[in-house]
Amino acid sequence: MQFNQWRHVSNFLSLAGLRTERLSSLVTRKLHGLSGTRVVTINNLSFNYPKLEVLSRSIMATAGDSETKGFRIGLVQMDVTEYKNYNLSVATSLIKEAVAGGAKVVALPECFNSPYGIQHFKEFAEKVPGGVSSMLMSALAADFKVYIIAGSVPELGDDGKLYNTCLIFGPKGELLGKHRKIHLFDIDVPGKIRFQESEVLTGGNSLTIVETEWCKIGVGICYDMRFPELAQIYRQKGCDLLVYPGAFNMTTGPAHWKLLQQARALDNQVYVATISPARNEKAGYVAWGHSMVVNPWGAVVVEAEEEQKVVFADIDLAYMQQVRSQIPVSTQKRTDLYQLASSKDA
Ligand SMILES: NC(=O)CC(=O)C(=O)O
Repeated sequence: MQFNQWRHVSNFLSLAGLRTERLSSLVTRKLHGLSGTRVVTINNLSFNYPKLEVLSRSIMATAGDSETKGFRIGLVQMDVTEYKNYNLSVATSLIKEAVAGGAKVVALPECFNSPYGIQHFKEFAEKVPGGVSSMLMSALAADFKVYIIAGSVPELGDDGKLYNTCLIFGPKGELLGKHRKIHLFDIDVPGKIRFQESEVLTGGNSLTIVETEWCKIGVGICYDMRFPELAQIYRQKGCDLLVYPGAFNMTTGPAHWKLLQQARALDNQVYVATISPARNEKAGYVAWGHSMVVNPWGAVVVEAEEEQKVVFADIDLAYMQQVRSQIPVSTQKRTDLYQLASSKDA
């Protein structure tokens, strides 16, 4: 990574240390008590940024832990503009807000650093990991000691191809998984919307499951959610939460966004979380918004509207087990009549 990129990362992190206006009063008081900086070294490069450990600890105390069989997820529905640095600073600020609200897992939208549109992907593409957005997410995960499911960014692969890629970081800032959107969004609804990701992007070739101390999480990006087999395989492989950063639009959003999540959640008796960019009516592609979490019963636990907002849900694994034992479809499958198999390991 270039020195300039590190300077950017450092600047964003400083911003995280200074912006307190959105935080709860408890956390704000803690922040005011902070002083000094610490040196962080990632990949043999060092930079300074404000100490945030006190903030992290105070939040840890109020959030769920592994003994309570659950944790809080924060969905960052953010405004995405044509300015990458601005997008990264908004993401930084809202991740901090999510942590302040007790989230142990924070998830961002599809294309959080870039406008969603095939004309933008090349310009905004970066190495993943290695680019400024990945490094920033890793540093924030480490500092706040949370998992970050970093929506997606346009990735410039080592093969020179472009991908739509989500990175998942653990609480030490370690890279846990990298999901390249498997199913490219190629649709044509006459008079409404035509979108052909495959004109510039290449599809990924792997499933992505990451392990946390609470449960396994299966990751897909947006259009991936339309393919029930992927969700079923994730469930077969032990996932309890499926996370889909996504950017549905004003045609497919009202028609399918919630329905698909409820279907994936109910069929598989898992939690499903989706994270959209906030709606911007002036953008070339207008995102639907409505980031949400659906529970294993198929009920919506939380749903944002269209504007920028962090929303939270408690992932209750004991409740999930109750649903599974009350309606035990997973043990009632007629595998003598049908079976679903993945052709590749996650
Ligand atoms: N943007 C997508 O990948 C998918 C989408 O908008 C849809 O399926 O509808």
